[in-house]
Amino acid sequence: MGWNCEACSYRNVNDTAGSCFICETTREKKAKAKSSGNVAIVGKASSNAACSDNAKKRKTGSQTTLSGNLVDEKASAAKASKKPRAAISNAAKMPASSTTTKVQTTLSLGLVPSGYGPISSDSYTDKATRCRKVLRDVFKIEKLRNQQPRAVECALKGHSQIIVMATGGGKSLCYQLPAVVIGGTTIVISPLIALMKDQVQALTKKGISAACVNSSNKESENNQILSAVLGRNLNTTTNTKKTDQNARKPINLLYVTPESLGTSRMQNILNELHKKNRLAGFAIDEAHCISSYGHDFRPAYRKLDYIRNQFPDLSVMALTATASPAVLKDIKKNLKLERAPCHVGSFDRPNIFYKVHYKDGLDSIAEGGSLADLAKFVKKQHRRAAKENNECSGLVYVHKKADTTFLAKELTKRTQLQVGAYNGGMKPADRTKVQEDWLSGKVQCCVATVALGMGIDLAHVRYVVHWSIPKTMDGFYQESGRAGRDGLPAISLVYFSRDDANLFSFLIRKEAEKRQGKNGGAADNAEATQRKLDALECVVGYCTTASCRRHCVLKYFGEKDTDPKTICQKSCDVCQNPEKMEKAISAAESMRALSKQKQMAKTTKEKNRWNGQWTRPHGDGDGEDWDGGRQEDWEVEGLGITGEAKAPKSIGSGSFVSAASRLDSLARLEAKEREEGAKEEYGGFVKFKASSARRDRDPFPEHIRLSIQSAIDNKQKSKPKEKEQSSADLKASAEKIRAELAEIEAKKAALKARSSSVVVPAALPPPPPVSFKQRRRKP
Ligand SMILES: Nc1ncnc2c1ncn2[C@@H]1O[C@H](COP(=O)(O)OP(=O)(O)OP(=O)(O)O)[C@@H](O)[C@H]1O
Repeated sequence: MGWNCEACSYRNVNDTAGSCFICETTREKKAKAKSSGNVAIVGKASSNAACSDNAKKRKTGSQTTLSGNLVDEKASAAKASKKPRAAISNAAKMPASSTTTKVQTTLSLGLVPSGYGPISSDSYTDKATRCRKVLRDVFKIEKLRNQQPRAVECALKGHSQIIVMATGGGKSLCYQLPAVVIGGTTIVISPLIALMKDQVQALTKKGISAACVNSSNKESENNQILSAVLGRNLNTTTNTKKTDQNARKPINLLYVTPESLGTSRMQNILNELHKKNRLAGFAIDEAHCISSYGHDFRPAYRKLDYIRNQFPDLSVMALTATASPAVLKDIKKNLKLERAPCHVGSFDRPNIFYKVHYKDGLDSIAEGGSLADLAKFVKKQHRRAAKENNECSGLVYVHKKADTTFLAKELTKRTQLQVGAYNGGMKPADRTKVQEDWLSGKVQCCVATVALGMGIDLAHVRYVVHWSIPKTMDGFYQESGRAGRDGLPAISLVYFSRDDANLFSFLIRKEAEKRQGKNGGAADNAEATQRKLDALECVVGYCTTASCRRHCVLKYFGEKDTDPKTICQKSCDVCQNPEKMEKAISAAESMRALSKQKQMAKTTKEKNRWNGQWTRPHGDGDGEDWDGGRQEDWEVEGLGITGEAKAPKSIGSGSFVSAASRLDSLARLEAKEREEGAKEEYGGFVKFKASSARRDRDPFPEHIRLSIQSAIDNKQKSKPKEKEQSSADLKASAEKIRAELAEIEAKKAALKARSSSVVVPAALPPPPPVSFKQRRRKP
């Protein structure tokens, strides 16, 4: 056990003598510098050999490629010669250590430079050669994809850049691979602790030394990590032995939150590292958090311009999957990266099938409503995956914390699958358990709030459901992007309800009102509110427009030139069957109009009742059986966000026929569709045969709509609901009644028999009447 010094190739094994760690000191038995071109040679001792080697290559004009691209070797060589990296002079002299065997293995391959070593001053050609080897031997990946080759090339040359790649595209590798090849310590700024931990775990498994400093660690743990980064003991506690042991681990990638990067302690550490020429650069993951136009704006991200000001000579890599043109502009401006190369890949996720189901329609037409539809969908995905022998996990996003537990219970009951609930309000231990169970496959489906999302990298998520609409397209793309990361087909399904949209719009305005009261800034506030409302409107548009969903997503992210016909290839519900979806949307709108009528009537009735303005005799039961919708709906309606609830005008009883016939025809169509066994690949909505009402035309004229509510009332009043019984049930209850009658008859007969056998004694004659006068006379 011990540490290889990357500079002199000496193996530091249990050696307390004043010798190489790392690297200055001379040794008696100095190992020969490794001369193989395949082996990483980093640092002072090796740099001469490497340099002469490189010089030779330069003379012969050799060029190298990372993925078939010609590389500007001259430029990088010139840069290297202009700025030779000094070898580490003040490396901490630390005793030998023990560490994990995996790290040892990777180190001994000579691929991963020690975090204590200085940053590689090799030529680009050498770095690129080593890069290919690291990719294959450490990351076990054969080929770079998407924007990766360009991004890695740029990073190896030490240039700052912005990388915008689709969810699951492989952004992490863009900074991890160069970090390993270049050596020193790369600082990765990441927004979520869970995400950092996942990444650190994955890197450690590969034998790469990584760690994260965050508030969930104990102070001593953070100290040990930072000691390891600096190569000197930062701990003030007396337990130095243990500390020293931990501090020996060299750290190649250090994950920090933007908040912790802002502390003066961390800034001092960065300055010290930089002075020692061991600070390789910065990677800002989920860079869209910088922009208030983005869906996950985080104020601490705004302060990252500090990096650019403090370390202008170091490269910065900003990475995100969800950068609309506005967000991208904001990132560039904030990080002063206007002139940096920007590698933007396509946002398209061709293996994700996009579809929308309409809650309003489902709740009115389908048996069991939208909840039953969801259960059916979930069950179907798992059944299909089992048939195809594929692994399958699913995610269902909800907005309210309480909904996670409710929906998880319902789905467990209805699907007999293991369904977990995850939300930010749970205890950290419970949350971790659910997440781990879901990642390990113990839990097949997880109902979660957006607290579970960004950066979750589970390969076989086959479906992502949004039970209520997402509030922004960026959020939608980020969350639905958890699906199909293994490249196999996956589904994104959104359950749309106009009420959800109205509720969110109401909440946005309400929040704006609150902010207004607190800190004036009226113009900013109004602008931010309008932006949020616009973002919501984009999602509503995605759901309610019968045009290619994939094209809608891509257009939002600025890919305007895509042709829906060629890009989608029928991989969204609209492109698969446009006519059907048009009708589904219009039917959902109609059904909602109907249920609004019910609600309005009830609202009016409630108002009238409380005003003491009874329009009908008390307790006539009219409309009492309407559920009145959810609490939120009432709030929204009451505050007039979606328009004042107006009292219905007189409702003609003749409208009953038209309303009932519409409902019946919808039900008939659905039944017919079921009968025909229209088995679609991705399920779907009812196949309506009704006349093709245009989307923009309201299929219910105002007078009919107003009369429908009364018609439904009358129907319900005239036909009290009876529970349908099967013939077997009826037979059983008849038998029971017969048996009871026989029993009663038997009892009656027994009583009769007993009464005839009993001799009733003759009644005693009544006593003679007593005169009150006589009684008084008695002494
Ligand atoms: N070139 C590649 N070849 C094969 N697999 C790759 C390649 N690059 C990355 N991957 C794998 O793809 C998966 C997704 O990568 P990663 O987590 O970096 O995506 P991401 O772009 O950060 O996604 P998100 O923004 O959604 O978090 C990982 O499991 C990773 O190992």
